[in-house]
Amino acid sequence: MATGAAGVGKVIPRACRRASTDIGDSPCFSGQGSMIPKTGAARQSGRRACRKKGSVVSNLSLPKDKIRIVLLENIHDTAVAYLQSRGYHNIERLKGALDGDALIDKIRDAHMIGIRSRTHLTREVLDGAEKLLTVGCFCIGTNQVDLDAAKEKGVPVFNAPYSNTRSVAELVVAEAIMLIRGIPQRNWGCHEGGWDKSADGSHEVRGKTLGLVGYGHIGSQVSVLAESFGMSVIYYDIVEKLAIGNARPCDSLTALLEQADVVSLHVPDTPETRGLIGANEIAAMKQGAHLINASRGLVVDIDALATALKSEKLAGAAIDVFPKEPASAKEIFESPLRGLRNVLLTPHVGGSTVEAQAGIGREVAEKLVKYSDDGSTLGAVNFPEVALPQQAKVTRFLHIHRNVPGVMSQINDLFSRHDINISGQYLMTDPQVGYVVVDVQKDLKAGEGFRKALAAIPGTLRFRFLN
Ligand SMILES: NC(=O)c1ccc[n+]([C@@H]2O[C@H](COP(=O)([O-])OP(=O)(O)OC[C@H]3O[C@@H](n4cnc5c(N)ncnc54)[C@H](O)[C@@H]3O)[C@@H](O)[C@H]2O)c1
Ligand SMILES: O=C(O)[C@H](O)COP(=O)(O)O
Repeated sequence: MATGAAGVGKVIPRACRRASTDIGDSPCFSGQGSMIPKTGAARQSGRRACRKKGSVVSNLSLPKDKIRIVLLENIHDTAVAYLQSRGYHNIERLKGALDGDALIDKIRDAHMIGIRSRTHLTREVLDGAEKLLTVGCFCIGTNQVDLDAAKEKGVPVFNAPYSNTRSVAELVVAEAIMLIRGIPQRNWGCHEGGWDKSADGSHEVRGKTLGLVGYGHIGSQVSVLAESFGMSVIYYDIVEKLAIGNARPCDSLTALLEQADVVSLHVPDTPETRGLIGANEIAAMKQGAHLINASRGLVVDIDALATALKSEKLAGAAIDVFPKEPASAKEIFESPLRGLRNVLLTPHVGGSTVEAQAGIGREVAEKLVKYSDDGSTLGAVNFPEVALPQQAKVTRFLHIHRNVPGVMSQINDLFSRHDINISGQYLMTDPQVGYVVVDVQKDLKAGEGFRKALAAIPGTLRFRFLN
């Protein structure tokens, strides 16, 4: 079975279309809102499920005001403004995150969901959202979403990979300076009426070594800013990265930990990074070094960190992310780091600046609208990426299917048997899912019966069309 694809957004030549089994097996298309969601059982029996829900296919594309959008976690006004400017007015906004049944109830009828880092879209939660078309993470991290479950349901997930990078980088450099200068302790002292006007334990960052674990967007930005303060930057990444400025790569995490005066973490939350910094890694760090974590809470063993700070193995830490974070301002924040004088604690605000949030709101809203309006999955984090021209003067069929042998040939065969001329076809697959978009000149033959047949092809996960 081929899993390859025509290049992103490329028109597949007609000859290839006719021989589509050679291209890959399961591309799908859908049009605005006219979807056929499937349950687990339905996935195993595509044909039966599609037929059962066939009446949905006969609906015309959903008008935009029927597309229900739920935005959680205080997503910025720019998102709403953009959605509205593109005709999407059926928007519900919530200030906080939801979980459990409250979340399932809230998104049961939603076609689009917008979240940040605190809303967990598990498989179970996604199973309850039968009408779901797409998810927008208005942040960088996407570990809060079961991306595989979303893909299996034919739901692309989008995020904002850069919009808060600079905000995090600025905070980290500021924290490095504060820690090396011993400011957290002096701040506490003054608040208590003390006056510790000594240079003890207070240093310049100039000439100190900053060790960056993860040299991606944020790590490399921190590198640039830290060098401008005269710091010497080293980094460790599992992928070979271009060193910026005078930064130097380390061969191993241990090598980095042994040299750095400040270690700052900039890795995603993955099975490999969970517990990346535990008691052994802290033991490998220099006596009196500092740790900064603005990545994800589970990357650091927080109890081991608390022990190291109390024993003064580490001189200080700045922590923005925690293994367990309150879902809203109403919950009490609990952590073994509370009350430690040499620690800067912030409530996961690395990316929370007005500039970043405004940029993210617009960026992710644009991706959601593009997917809804045209079917483009460019920038999706869990899905074959298909870049598409604007849908105009054509009927566009969007078919998402399991990548199993025969789906593409059945799709193309159907167009051929109905004598419908294809004016453009766009296909991208990954090992699990295929996404194919077919444009045809407006054609009466591509009516309800045809759409039902497309949706009934075994392996179909979602189907919609844009008229
Ligand atoms: N505190 C906040 O508010 C905030 C804001 C934005 C992002 N973040 C977090 O920061 C993380 C990093 O963001 P980014 O934009 O730089 O991501 P990125 O994907 O650009 O960079 C991550 C880097 O980590 C590397 N990496 C992965 N596993 C590794 C490992 N085991 N050891 C060493 N390196 C490893 C990757 O190769 C990559 O270069 C995000 O995943 C997100 O969780 C937090
Ligand atoms: O992943 C991110 O971008 C950060 O962790 C920020 O998350 P937030 O939007 O919940 O502040």
